[in-house]
Amino acid sequence: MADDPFENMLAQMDRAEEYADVDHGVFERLKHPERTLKVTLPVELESGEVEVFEGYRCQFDSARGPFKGGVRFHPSVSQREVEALAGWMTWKTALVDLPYGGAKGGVICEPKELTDRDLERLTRRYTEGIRRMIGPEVDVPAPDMNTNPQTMAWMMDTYSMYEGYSVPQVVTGKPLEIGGTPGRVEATGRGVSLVTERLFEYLDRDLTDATVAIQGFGNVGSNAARLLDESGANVVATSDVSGAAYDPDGLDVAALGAHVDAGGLIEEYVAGDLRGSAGEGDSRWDDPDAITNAELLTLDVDVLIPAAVEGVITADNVDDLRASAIVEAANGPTTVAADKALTERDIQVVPDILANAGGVIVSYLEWVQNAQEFSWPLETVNAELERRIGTAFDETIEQYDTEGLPDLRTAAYTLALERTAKAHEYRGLFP
Ligand SMILES: NC(=O)c1ccc[n+]([C@@H]2O[C@H](COP(=O)([O-])OP(=O)(O)OC[C@H]3O[C@@H](n4cnc5c(N)ncnc54)[C@H](O)[C@@H]3O)[C@@H](O)[C@H]2O)c1
Repeated sequence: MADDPFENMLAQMDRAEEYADVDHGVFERLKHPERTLKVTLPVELESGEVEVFEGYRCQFDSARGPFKGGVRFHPSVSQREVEALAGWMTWKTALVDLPYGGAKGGVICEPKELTDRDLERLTRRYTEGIRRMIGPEVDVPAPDMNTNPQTMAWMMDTYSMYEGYSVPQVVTGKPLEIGGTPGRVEATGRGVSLVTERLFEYLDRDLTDATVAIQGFGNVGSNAARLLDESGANVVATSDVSGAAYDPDGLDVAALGAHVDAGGLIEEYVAGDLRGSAGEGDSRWDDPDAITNAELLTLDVDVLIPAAVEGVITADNVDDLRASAIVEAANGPTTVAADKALTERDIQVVPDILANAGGVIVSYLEWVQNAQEFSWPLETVNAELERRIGTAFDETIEQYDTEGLPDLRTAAYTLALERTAKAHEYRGLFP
């Protein structure tokens, strides 16, 4: 990763301070996480070996409500990264006006090297480690990179075992059978697709046949690809850790999705080694070229969607970028230096705290349903997601246009910082 993500987040705040109506003292307070817990996690692996993992939970700010944020399993997890991600969650929940603060968790591990049993043990041990600081009204984890509904089920079960009764509201992103909501799995990708459509409307451009490159074909990237494909856009490139697939005529998103769902890598797809429903004997209509992740970022496309890790658009590659718009599905994909260069080049960037907010919006809807002990149909969830992310998009655009701000990120940050600062001012300083 190019830059320290926490420094990156602070620099984004500093860029917005000039325009935000926030008392400087409160602003300084907002730069510090409330607390971060570091936990040591010894786990006996299926191989019989004991491995000691390290995990974190950062609770950044709770002025607007309970802490909320995902849990990431990845080798690059660090305390600074978790704290940056918890800060971004705080600005995101404020921007989309959810009654939450921001948090994030992470465990340093390489999930590909762990068996399902190992992952279950690690998840349960991590949940035990942070159990005293989470809870339905305190801090509500959710999935992030390399964690999924099964991970949330293990977290919910571990927490519930200690409480002595079932506590579904302690996490969101659960399987439907234990209190999950329809629409959560694809919510972030759906939000990315919705804001891309809104951006094109705002720019008075046609999304039909617009070319799209998506870095990362996991939960967020694959769902965004499918939904953008359905709305007529032309997804020409996507990638995973193994490399990228590029077809200027458009990828067969459904065949690629089936291949990846069946456990296949993109480099195998490009090589023609299909799996899943698009397996041997099946066909696909594209014949993509193999390109690198770095090449994907500099393709001449209408929209670039980074949907993998942070810090991929940097001072080193920003001058080579040829996309005319960027929708940040990943958290923190653009460094501050690169961001300034994009603003100077008039390339519209929909910032992460808006573009990927669909996940936390539907997590909130899941939490509300759990509290009501009631469940909503998919149509209700999707309509509420569209209404909420659409409102946040319109408010960001209005702020950008009426306040004459340099870019959409500054507009989004001024709104989020002002809302969080107001909550602090009303609540006052304890004691
Ligand atoms: N899942 C959510 O609901 C959610 C919500 C908001 C934001 N996000 C953010 O979206 C991003 C992706 O999350 P996800 O849930 O889709 O994760 P995921 O684990 O499902 O998928 C990640 C994808 O990125 C690829 N990848 C990983 N490291 C890479 C690298 N160094 N270079 C290129 N590709 C790489 C993986 O192969 C995979 O295709 C993260 O930044 C996450 O914080 C996720």
